Amino acid sequence: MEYIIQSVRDFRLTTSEVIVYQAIVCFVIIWCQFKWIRRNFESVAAKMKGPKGYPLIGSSFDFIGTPEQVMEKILKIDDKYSPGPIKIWVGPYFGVIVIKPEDVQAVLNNSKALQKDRFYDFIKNIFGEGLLTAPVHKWRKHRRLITPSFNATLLNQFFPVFNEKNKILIRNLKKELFKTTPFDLWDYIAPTTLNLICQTAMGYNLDTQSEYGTEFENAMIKASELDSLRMKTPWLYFSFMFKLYLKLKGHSDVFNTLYKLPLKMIQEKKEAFAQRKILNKPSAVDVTDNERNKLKVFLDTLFELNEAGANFSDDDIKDEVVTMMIGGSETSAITICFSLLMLAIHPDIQDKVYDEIYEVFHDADETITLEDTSKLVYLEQVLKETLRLFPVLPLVFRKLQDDVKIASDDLVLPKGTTCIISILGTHHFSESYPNPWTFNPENFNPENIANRHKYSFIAFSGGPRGCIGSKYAMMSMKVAMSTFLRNYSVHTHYTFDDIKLKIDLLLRSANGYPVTIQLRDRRPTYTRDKKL
Ligand code: HEM
Repeated sequence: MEYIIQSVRDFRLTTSEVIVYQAIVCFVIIWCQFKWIRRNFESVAAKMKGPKGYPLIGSSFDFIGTPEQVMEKILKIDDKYSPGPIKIWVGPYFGVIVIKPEDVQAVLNNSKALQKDRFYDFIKNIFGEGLLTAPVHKWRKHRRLITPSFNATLLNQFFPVFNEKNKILIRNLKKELFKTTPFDLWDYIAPTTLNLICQTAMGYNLDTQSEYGTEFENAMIKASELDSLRMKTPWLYFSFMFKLYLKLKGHSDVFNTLYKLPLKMIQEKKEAFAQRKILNKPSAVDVTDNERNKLKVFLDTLFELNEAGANFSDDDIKDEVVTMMIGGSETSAITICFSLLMLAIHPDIQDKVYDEIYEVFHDADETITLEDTSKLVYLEQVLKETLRLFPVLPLVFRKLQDDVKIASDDLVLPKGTTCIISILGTHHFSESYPNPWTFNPENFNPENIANRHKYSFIAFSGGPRGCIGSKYAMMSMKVAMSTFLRNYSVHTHYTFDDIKLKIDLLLRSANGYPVTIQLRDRRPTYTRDKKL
């Protein structure tokens, strides 16, 4: 006994030993706290399958690589664990990928799943706090005020602009006629959709200012690449590291350049709005030189709401304008390019689309009306099938503000979970679409739609925070596609398997949209063999 007491008395630790033991104790405390905080997540995770996650970094290593490699990895995970739900550790955070339409419906319609996940903070240097990224309290107020700008009656007024801008597209495309070398559709379609949204939503005519448009588009693509790189690279999560990276790589100006055009548009509209107020004139937009249509545009509505006390700050207005410009142009441009490429790869389907267009317009060059677009049923099937195969936004991230029950296994996803709705996975779920990687517009004929779950097609997301511009998008894309196909037939040497996908913030074709065009033979295809 005495020996033990003596040993305790003699027990001495060196300074370095004290430091080591203290570090171990600290580590154990932090580890226990970490495990305690995650206990709800870990117990749910134990019931699910998913890629291996390492402490703190989770599955981050799975998403390192070029945009093409990242896309391949996403597809592999969806494929391996479909139909989920799939657990995934996003860094130290618990994430669940949902794929099954029933699960998607349960999440998108839950009022506790409206908050965007922390990953959207990384794109606030582009979108600020516009509708897409806004926290729920701000989003509710703005969405309620902005939604009327997208009602069907107002959309109807945009048709003269849709027609006008697409006629310019047709004129521009003439220089590609009779060429055998393919060109990239993107070079023509992207400026058109940007021009459309600038005119219809902001009342701003880009035709005479195309250099601003080009600068904006280039900055937008670069900014998307940089933000998506940041999302995948944990050391760039810190603002100072990201700023340093931009500086070292010479990209410091990208975000300022991106804002040049929106700020210029806002300034000009603000002055015009003030001027109109003095003269007491209603808002109006030039559609053509000869024709003046009274057209209520989104940006005017924001100024008017402000007059009525809505309190949009200058930053709020800038954020909403940038959100509409990018949300409304890039998405439609990518979809139109993919759709035309699909028709070039599938000439029989192109013929069917053209025959429908002929039924509606015959060979006249009349302008297209809202009523006409409702008759282009097969064209709509083609657009939806393209969006199914290539959903522009393949993943949507929500942060659960409370426990949310999903349909699969009656699982309850705990508050704080990052819920990843895999639009891509849902669209390639073989129970909904038996040959998920085949282009088949019949997937969207009325009978097949009726036999499928409503949430098996979610290209525009769904629920209260779904896309505000889905009707606008479908109408404007129908006008673009039908105007294009009335004038040109589209061809390619590409096959479906040649298409490589990549993802920055949006899903795109990694090798562009290479096609050639020919003047359209305006006769319906079923009469062409006969002598007319
Ligand atoms: C093919 C075209 C389009 C597709 C596939 C598409 C898809 C989507 C998707 C999936 C979302 C949900 C994003 C998320 O939850 O993170 C969304 C939101 C949004 N979209 Fe679209 N979109 C398209 C066209 C448009 C157009 C033309 C506009 C505007 C004119 C627009 C404006 C918006 C806005 C403002 C939001 C945020 C809505 C909110 O959070 O309340 N989109 N879109």
